Amino acid sequence: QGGQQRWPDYRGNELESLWLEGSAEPGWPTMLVSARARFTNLISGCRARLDSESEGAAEWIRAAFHDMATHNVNGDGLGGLDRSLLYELDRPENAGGSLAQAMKDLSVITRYISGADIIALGVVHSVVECGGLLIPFRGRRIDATEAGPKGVPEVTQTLEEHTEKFRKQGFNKTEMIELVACGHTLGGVGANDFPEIVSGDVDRVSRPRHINFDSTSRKFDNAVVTEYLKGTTKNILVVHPNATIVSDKRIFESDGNRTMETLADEKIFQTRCRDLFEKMINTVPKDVELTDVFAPIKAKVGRSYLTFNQTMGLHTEIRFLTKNENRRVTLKWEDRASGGQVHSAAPFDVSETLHSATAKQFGITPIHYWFNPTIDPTTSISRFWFEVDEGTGGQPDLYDNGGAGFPIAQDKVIWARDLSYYAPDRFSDHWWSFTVAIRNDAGAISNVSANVEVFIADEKLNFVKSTVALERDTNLTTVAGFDFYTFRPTEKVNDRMFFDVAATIGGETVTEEYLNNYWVTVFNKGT
Ligand code: HEM
Repeated sequence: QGGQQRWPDYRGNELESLWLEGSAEPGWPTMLVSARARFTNLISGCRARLDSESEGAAEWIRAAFHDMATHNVNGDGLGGLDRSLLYELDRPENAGGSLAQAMKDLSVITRYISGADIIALGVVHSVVECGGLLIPFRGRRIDATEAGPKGVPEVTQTLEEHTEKFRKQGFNKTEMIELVACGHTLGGVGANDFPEIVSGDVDRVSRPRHINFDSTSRKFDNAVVTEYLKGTTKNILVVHPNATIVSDKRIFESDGNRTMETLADEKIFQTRCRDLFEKMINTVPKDVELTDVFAPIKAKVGRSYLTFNQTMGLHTEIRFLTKNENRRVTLKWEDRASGGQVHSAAPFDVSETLHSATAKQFGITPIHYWFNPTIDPTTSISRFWFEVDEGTGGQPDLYDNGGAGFPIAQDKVIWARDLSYYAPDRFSDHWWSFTVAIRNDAGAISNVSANVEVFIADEKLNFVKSTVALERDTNLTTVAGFDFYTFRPTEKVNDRMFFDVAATIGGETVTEEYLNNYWVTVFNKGT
């Protein structure tokens, strides 16, 4: 990634935003994009879940460990952080409902972002939200499509079994102690998931009992180590009266407490946890090639596409990393038809990304400038760029994709975003309607169809793909040489979906790619 934007690179761009801002589509001021898309809200400030005493951050770190734990360094190199946990939840080694919940939280996948990358990001965000160091992040993990081998350690196993399991995952004896201490600084053991370890409390059915590993369970710190060394620990995996269950004790004291004594230095604890968690999230199947370490992109142009309502429009945005009251951002674009005439527009909205612990680590505040200018459909648009005056008196900066401008590949198939709508109504499973405008003066129009990917939020936590034909929408009369076509997804859409639209126009196939229901702004039409 290297702090440079590649264009268009949906995968790299979305992942950078998810890493830096906690959302692949940060900031767009519509209802759908708010809480659900910003998955880091769930762990903001290392908070506990509303319905239990457990923290999302702890559950996410545990989920990452359980997902990674199937790696086998000297077998076929398979397993590792690959989201195979999704298919392994019914194994005893993955006991408890909290891993299933974590997998739900960590499923903000898009067409281009894998669930495994999000699980890795879950660790990065959890540690910084809870006060630890920023773990360097690399992307491009690949999701498994089925269960992997077994490999997660269980409390009742012996030290030798544990040592062997960690060795297979790629961690030596010292690293095993460190990784367990780092993992067990947040959260604890719950009566819900492990009734054989923590007895339930009938008075607290709605908030089941949870015994934390240390007295600062919502802080990523070394209290788990110091309390163990002082003998004041309440860590149930150290002090449980049943000697088979005290797996943390067996591991912590396995080298005569040497490693634990080293970790009693908070600085060392933090750097070792950062390094070992980095190793954990980068333990991937051997064919996966990770990217370079991410750095914030200085000026980043977001998803850009033409829109059509009564006329043509351009949806685009540019993000900077610092606030500057004096900054003036101007969108410029060039005619397609009249050979180079330039137009300009000011942003209609400016939005900051608040509460990103990752951005805070860099001392930056991502800030988005949003544009949706009207474009004359007769002269249209070929490319756009941004001029930015920081108010310092010098020449404005130019963000123009290395001189070429950001190209508009085609202007014949355009999403009529503001004619598309969401209409929750109890009589219909298909609440969404999508309309597309197609230029009718470039030849006969046929084969108008959409590739649709609907995210199934309940059990599957993956996309279901289908192809749908679009019908000419005769309720909408032709505007400025554009006819309207409409489709409704065949799957029930109660979460995100992505789609491409293709049409044959005058014998040529024209495609508009990667549109998204987040951006639909019209609700309740026709109910
Ligand atoms: C021998 C190795 C390990 C054993 C036997 C073990 C066992 C357990 C058990 C029984 C729980 C309680 C889970 C619940 O109540 O839902 C737990 C929680 C947890 N474990 Fe481990 N663990 C081990 C290693 C690790 C490692 C290496 C990590 C991370 C790097 C980790 C991270 C966590 C976290 C964060 C929690 C708290 C979850 C919560 O509060 O919801 N564990 N562990």
